[in-house]
Amino acid sequence: MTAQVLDGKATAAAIKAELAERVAALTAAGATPGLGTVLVGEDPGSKAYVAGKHRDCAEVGIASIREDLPADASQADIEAAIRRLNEDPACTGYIVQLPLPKGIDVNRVLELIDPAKDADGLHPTNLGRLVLRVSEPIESPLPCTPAGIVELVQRHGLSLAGKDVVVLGRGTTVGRSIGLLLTRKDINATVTLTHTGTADVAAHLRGADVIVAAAGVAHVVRPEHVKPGAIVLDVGVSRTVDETTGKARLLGDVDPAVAEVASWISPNPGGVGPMTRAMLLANVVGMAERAHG
Ligand SMILES: Nc1nc2c(c(=O)[nH]1)N[C@@H](CN(C=O)c1ccc(C(=O)N[C@@H](CCC(=O)O)C(=O)O)cc1)CN2
Repeated sequence: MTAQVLDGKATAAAIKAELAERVAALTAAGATPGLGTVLVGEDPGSKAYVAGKHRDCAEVGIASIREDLPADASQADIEAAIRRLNEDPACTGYIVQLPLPKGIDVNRVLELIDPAKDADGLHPTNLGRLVLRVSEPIESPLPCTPAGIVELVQRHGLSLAGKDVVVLGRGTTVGRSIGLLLTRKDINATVTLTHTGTADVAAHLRGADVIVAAAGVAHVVRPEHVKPGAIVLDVGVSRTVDETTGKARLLGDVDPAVAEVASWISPNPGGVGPMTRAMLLANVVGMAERAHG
């Protein structure tokens, strides 16, 4: 068996085209949405992701606001940037690019974001709404990668209802929150979160109908871990340098040989990453529409 591809690049392009129409309507009504970003330091991955977010904004007509701070920015410097964006009427929503440099209290930073401007859906108020609302529609922003995974799967005609989903990794942007989304009644999956303290990760993976690999460990999910016919979403990224060419290389959490066992697989790059960016734009557009009534 060779798995079919969950094409995040094409799906994100279709979503961005839909969003561009909604942004045009907002702009015609004098309510152009604006996305802000807070980037601290020079991490090449974070810089590339933030640049990509602003490229996406330009593509769909969303205004861009940047707060770029040096690597030695203090907690107070970052909090001042947060306050500026909270108060900026041109900023519909914004994100703080993660990870932040060592020594910064990331939870304190996330908690200072105005929940009404939390474009990443990572503020405790918005995560709390996801906890409380198991079947009611959710108007608040959703965490972008989990929302992108749901959208990617559904737009390929697949359902997660009744499926056993095993998530690898308990990070802030994916692992901690994805179960809240996938166990809502409109999605109805059963979710197991595995992490570095799990006794037998491989046993969980082998039983999974769906694997969400978000550990950030290159090729950690191998064919022998995957049940034939499973759906595999490759989220984690490791940056390495190719020893022969000297060029930077991105490696996902999933060994490419898994494609011989799975029924569907998201490539990495080209899978969940572009969907994360598309869902960020969707959050901002949704926030602008709600604010505009
Ligand atoms: N505040 C946040 N920080 C981080 C998040 C997040 O959702 N919010 N997630 C990741 C990084 N991330 C978004 O910020 C992100 C990761 C990957 C991609 C992406 O499009 N990747 C491309 C490849 C890009 C490349 O060549 O470098 C792909 O998969 O095709 C977008 C966004 C951690 N931080």
